[in-house]
Amino acid sequence: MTRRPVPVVILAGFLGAGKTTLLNHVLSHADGRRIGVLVNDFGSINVDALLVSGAAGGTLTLENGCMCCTTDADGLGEAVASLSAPRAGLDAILIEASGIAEPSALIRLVLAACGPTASYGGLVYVIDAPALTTTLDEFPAIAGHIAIADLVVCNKADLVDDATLDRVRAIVVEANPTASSLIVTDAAVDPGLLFDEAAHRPVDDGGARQLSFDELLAADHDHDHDDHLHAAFTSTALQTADSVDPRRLARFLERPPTGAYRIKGEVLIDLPGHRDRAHVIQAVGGIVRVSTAPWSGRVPSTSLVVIGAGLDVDEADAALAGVVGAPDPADAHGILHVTRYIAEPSTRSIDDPGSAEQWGLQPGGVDSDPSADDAEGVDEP
Ligand SMILES: Nc1nc2c(ncn2[C@@H]2O[C@H](COP(=O)(O)OP(=O)(O)OP(=O)(O)O)[C@@H](O)[C@H]2O)c(=O)[nH]1
Repeated sequence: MTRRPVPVVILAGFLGAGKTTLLNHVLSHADGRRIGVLVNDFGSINVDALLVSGAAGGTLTLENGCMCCTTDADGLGEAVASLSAPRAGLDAILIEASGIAEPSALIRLVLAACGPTASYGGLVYVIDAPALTTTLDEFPAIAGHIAIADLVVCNKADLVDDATLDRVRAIVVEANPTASSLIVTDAAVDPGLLFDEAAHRPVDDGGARQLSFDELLAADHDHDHDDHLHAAFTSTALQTADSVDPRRLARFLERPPTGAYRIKGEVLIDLPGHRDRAHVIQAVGGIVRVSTAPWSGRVPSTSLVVIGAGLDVDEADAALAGVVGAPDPADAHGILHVTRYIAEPSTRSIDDPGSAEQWGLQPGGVDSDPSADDAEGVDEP
């Protein structure tokens, strides 16, 4: 029997929209499907790859910066070939793009990278619902990204009211009247929408998109990179074996350096009860979230990436260096400045969206004293 080519689905979306969250949801609800993952991050440390777990074919990382700026698809071709080879036994491949990747360039690359064992399986575009209007004001090119998606996932419904959701829906329909779209919290998307639909999606179907494959393929490969989000974005990173000081880390997250939009990574907090797990730091558009994860055989250390448009890199580097330091064991309340941001992922549906406060997501200023919080409520589970 001839083996059907393995669908390669691209997962794109602006910085911090919820791509890794979607990936992890899909992997943990794979329902017997064996899924391989390719991750391409923008910062010099591939934080997303650290945060993806459970891919059947392991998680391959595509280094050397944002994939859509790559002029040759060799690295991608090799990765797709090895994941789609019959011996890998995978049912699908998911590529998580960086938050500033140009989806049309990614589609071209994936089409070029798919040999006989793989086929392009569509573009899933994740939207940060609370941030959509401001992001579009600043980066109108995002409307063009939505326009070529096969599935638009409007995420973070828990953080917006009904009127905002209606606006988000209207923007999506205007940009892409033909794509399926979903409104979700915690990127809870049925994997069947990604893969089973992908298996039935005709590869040469230009009609399903506003921008057809022919147009994509015909587009000039030497396209003007100034149109890309990249032109506006820079990133910088801190990597050290040292611990961070929780008070200084919280201050950094709450008052990020000029131009910072996305901060992510994992840190070592060298305090009893905290050093045994990585503290995973996520800040996007001013909202801070912290979770903990096992070090999984890695040497405990600190890796933080800052990404932003108009980022003042010197200021960001100095601010990053400023968070490093041994915590004061006598400062009993210092850790609360970080653990107050720990919140369990939601199991709420969009009919019961809850509020940012209920999520513990308020980016409370450093001037407020977290030690006044209910310590049992905010400390690690
Ligand atoms: N409140 C809320 N937060 C969410 C939701 N989905 C994701 N997040 C949080 O948003 C932050 C960014 O999520 P990621 O999944 O890392 O986003 P991403 O698109 O992979 O980010 P980049 O790869 O950096 O562009 C994390 O703190 C997530 O926990 C949601 O539905 N509601």
